[in-house]
Amino acid sequence: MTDIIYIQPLTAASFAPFGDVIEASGHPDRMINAGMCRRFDDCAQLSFADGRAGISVFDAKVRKLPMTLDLMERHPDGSQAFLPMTQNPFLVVVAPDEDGIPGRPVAFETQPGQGVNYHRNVWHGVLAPLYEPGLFAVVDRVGAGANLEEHRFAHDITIMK
Ligand SMILES: NC(=O)N[C@@H](O)C(=O)O
Ligand code: NI
Repeated sequence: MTDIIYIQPLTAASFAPFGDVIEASGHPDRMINAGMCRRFDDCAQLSFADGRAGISVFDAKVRKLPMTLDLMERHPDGSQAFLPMTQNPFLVVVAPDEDGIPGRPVAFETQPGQGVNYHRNVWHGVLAPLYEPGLFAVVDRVGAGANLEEHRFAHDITIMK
């Protein structure tokens, strides 16, 4: 039996239980640079245990839809933010924790320019670009230890539009 998860548009409200949507939307907090720049302050709750924040660049292969979700992961010691370096939408899959394993996943497609920050220890699918190039700046924990917990599903889960 295949479990089907339908993709929904990403909104800050729908994603709030899992993390933050990072985007330039609504009223900026400040105009800076002599009025030449809208600044949107402090868009995400970063959290790192026994380590520090690092910025990495991910060049990820595109995923085709429908996509089989067989693995979810979480990072007990840190949040993880994905900031696209393009205007391409990407797939975001998260799930509530249910006694130490993921509950029913929720799938979103970002709007162009949106990034996400997974809060610490939130179950998520690994990075899944939908269009080339899959280039992202990633802000996550640099420190000792694996900071990784994985869960492989015993049944088929299909993510589709
Ligand atoms: N492994 C790694 O750095 N990336 C994953 O955590 C991911 O969420 O894509
Ligand atoms: Ni991750």
